[in-house]
This record gives sequence, structure tokens and C-alpha cells, in this order.
Amino acid sequence: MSFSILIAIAIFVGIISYYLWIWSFWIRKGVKGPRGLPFLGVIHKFTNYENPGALKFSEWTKKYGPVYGITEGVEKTLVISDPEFVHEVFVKQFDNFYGRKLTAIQGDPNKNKRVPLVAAQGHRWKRLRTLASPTFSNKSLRKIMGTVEESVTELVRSLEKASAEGKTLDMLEYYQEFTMDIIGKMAMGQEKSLMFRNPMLDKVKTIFKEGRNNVFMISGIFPFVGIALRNIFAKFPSLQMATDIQSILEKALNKRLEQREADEKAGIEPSGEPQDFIDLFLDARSTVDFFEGEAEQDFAKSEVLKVDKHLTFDEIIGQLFVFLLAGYDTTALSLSYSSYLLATHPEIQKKLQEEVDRECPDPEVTFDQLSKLKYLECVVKEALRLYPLASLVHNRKCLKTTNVLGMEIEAGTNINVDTWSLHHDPKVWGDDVNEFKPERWESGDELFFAKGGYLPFGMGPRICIGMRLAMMEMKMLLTNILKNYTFETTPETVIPLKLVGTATIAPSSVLLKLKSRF
Ligand code: HEM
Repeated sequence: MSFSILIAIAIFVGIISYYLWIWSFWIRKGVKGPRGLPFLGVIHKFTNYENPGALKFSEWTKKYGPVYGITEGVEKTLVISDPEFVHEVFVKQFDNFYGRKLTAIQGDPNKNKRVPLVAAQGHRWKRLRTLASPTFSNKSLRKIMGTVEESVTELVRSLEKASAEGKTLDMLEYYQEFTMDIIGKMAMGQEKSLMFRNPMLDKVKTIFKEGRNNVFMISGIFPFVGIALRNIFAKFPSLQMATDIQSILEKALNKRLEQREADEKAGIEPSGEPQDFIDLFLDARSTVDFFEGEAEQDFAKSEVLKVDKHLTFDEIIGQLFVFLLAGYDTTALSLSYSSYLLATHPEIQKKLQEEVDRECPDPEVTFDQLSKLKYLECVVKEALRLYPLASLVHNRKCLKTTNVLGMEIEAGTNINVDTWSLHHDPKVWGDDVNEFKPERWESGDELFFAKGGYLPFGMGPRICIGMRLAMMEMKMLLTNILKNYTFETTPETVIPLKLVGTATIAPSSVLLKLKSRF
């Protein structure tokens, strides 16, 4: 046998052993869980749009309990639905779990110049988070209220027209138009409402529909293929939807920079009022350069990345892109679930309308009135408890080997919360766990947070940064609809909802009628 054949056999055996070693990781640790197939683990269970992967977790939790292990290609993941464990990982031991589960196609978070907040790690994340946080302060939200109001008016007008014609409406589609309109104006430099004629909507919908597709799966099994595909996509942008959207963002950002330069040359003073996220990011400044406890070496030595107190062009594009994706889908889904639950619980809807009529008696709803709508807040929180639509993002990567509640977790292991099981756990929520009962929130929510039992927006320092914007959009729109209309089911309404999705969990449709209250 020639030497080269021996080498080939050795490489082949080496590769097979490596994959078997990873696949048997939890078996060797004595941690139970679904084993799936060698090489794949259970990664192939997360690509079927008709059968959402996040719901698979719940099936396995029933079988294996609140802590079990899976492998997904080369990744090792511990799936948890024990509130104390969740709290330990997301809050108490954040310093050991400050990364997220990523695959090679998403790029190296420490090298990618456009790393979005959602993927960034360590000091890079800390800096981006500090720079982006003021965007969602009460002061900033108040400033962008006008943008939200404009889209609310536009949507209510369309609903008015469609309901006058007695149509059954797929509320999900209306809400997608609404959130895309807002995020288009906030993140893409879109100057006016493009509702029902926004060319971006289909592109963004495709990203969600195909979020965890075969490319994602291959990248999870063969990281080197993921890296190669990433490079190919970068060279041939037309092959990838995401790059296409990024080039639109680049145009919007360049246009704003040119406009600022022209204003400066003409001696026009900046108004000081940010129009949108682009302005907010361009003006953002931070005093935080490094993540506490981390040495500067890897960041400072890098050729590509420079420590700066303001965001670079590439960083802004990365953040606009993730805000666009994160802000569009999640909020539309939350609105859809809330509307469905109100339509199927008329007594709760009536109580909510009474609150809306009492707190917002004038035709125009103001920013300050929104904070008085306590029952509405309970309704949305309860809808998100029953339908934690973003549960696949409830994950962390362990970056320092540690011990959690007596279990050793090695660096490199991912933690994924099975939020559907957690949010439907009678031990946390009581025997009425499956009921839609907004009243459970009336006594305050600290208890559930402290227990680690409720995380629709995540938990700890990496909790969703856009949570307050999402709440503002939802409250503003629902208030304006409920002032004039009542959601009603029709024979076409799918009850219970059929759930689909890959990256997030969506209802297949939310077919409702809007009955005029007057
Ligand atoms: C109802 C609507 C929303 C839901 C349910 C939701 C849910 C989530 C969840 C579960 C996470 C992960 C948190 C964690 O790991 O602890 C997250 C992170 C994030 N969300 Fe949201 N989100 C919503 C709206 C928004 C909006 C409107 C934006 C921006 C415009 C946004 C931007 C982000 C970003 C940038 C992150 C990453 C934060 C970080 O890693 O520091 N989200 N979101």
C-alpha cells in the first residue's frame, strides 16, 4: 500500500473519529437526550418550516426531563427548562456565558467587521450594546413616536377599508406590513410609508422562512464549508438575500453621510434631533472600550478591528441589518398572537376595551397614555408567555468551563432554553398554566423573572434591546384598533393555531374579522 493511501486512510479515520467523538459527547458524560444520527446529531430536526424545531425541544423535554443534551453537527448543546438553571446561566454566571450559539456561516464574531449585536461576544458585544442602548431610551422612543404613529394611522386606514367590505383579514399579513413600514423608516432611510407596496417585505419574509435551511445545516455539520460559503456569498452578493439587503442599507447610510457633509459645507447646523436609527448610530458615543475582566490583547492586536468610541461604517450596517430583522418579525408575531387570543376570549377583550376607553378618551393616543394601559401590558405579557415566539434565540455559549448547580459545563458548550416547556410548566405558573389569563400579571412580574421562569425577551445583560420599542409599537397599534373595533373569529379562523417556522415560531395565519364598535 502506498504511503499516500495510508495518509488518506488515516485522515478518513481521523475525521470519522472526530465526528463520532462529538456525537457521543453526552453519552460519555452520562447526560441523556435524543441522539439523532452520527455527524448530524439532531440538526436536521431544525430545518422543517412546517414542524418548528423549537417545539421539538418540548417533545424531548417530556421524554428526557428539564436538562438534557443534544448534538447539532459539531455543536454540543444542553437544553434546559429548569428555572433555577436558566437564571444561573443567563444572570448569575453571565461572565461565563456571554456568547451565543453560532455556526460558521455567521462568521467569526471576533473578526467579522459587521458583527451584529446579536452575534457579538465579549468586549465587542459590550461596546456595541453600550453604543446602541441609548437608541431605546425613553427619550429616544418619545422622539420616534411620530414615525410609529404615522404607520399606525396608515394601517388603521387599511383595516377600516377592508373591514367595511366585510372581509376576513389575515392579521399576520397586516401586522407584517406595519412592522416592516416602521423598521423601514427607522433603519433603511425610507422616507415615507410604503405600506402594501414595500418591495423589501418579500425579501425579508424569505429570510425568515428559510432562516434555518439546508445551507445552515451544512454549515453546522461542516464548518469549513460554512466558511467557504460565506466567502462565496461575499463575492457574489446576488446569491444571498441578506447581502442584497445590506447593500440597500449601505446606500441609505452613504446618502445620510453625504447629506451631513453637504449640510456642514453649507454651514447648516444639525438640528440635534435624530430622525431614525441611522442618525442615532452615527451620533452614538461610548466610554466603554473593553469588556471588564478581558485583556485588551486580542481586540487591540487585530488589524481589522479598531477600538473607537463611535461606531464604524461597517458596525452601523451590521446593527441596522439586525435591527431590521429582529424588529420586523417578532413584533408582527406578538401582535398576531395577542389579536388571536383577544378574539378567542371576548370577555378579556371587553375588559381591555374598557381600559382603553377610560385611559385614552381622545381620538389621539399619546406616549404618556401608553404607560397607563396596565391591563394591555398584562395581555401582551400573557400572549408572549403562551407563545414565546423567539425561543430558539434563548441560547448562550459557555466561554469559560464552569459548574452550574453541580453540573460541569465545558467551554464551547451551548445552552438552549426550551422556553415553550418553561412557559407551560405548572410548577412555575400553577394548574391554570394553559389558560390565557392576563390577570396573573396584575400583581407584578418580578417573581417570575427572579425565578428564571419567564423569558420572551430573553434574560440578563443580553435581554432584547428592542423590547421597549416593541412594546410601544404593540400598545400604540392595539389601542388604536380596539378603540374602534372588536376582533372576532370567523369559521375560517384556525383554532387552535397551526404553528410553523424555523428561526421564529409563527401562526400559519390569523384570520379574523374586525367588527366596528360604533
Ligand atoms: C415582541 C418583539 C420582540 C421579541 C419577542 C424579541 C425577542 C428577543 C429575544 C428572545 C432576544 C434574545 C435575548 C437573550 O438572549 O437574552 C432578543 C435579542 C435582541 N433583540 Fe429582540 N425581540 C423583539 C423585538 C425587537 C426589536 C423591535 C428590536 C430592534 C429594533 C430587537 C432587537 C434585538 C437585538 C439587537 C437583540 C440582541 C441583543 C444582544 O445580544 O445584546 N428586538 N430579542
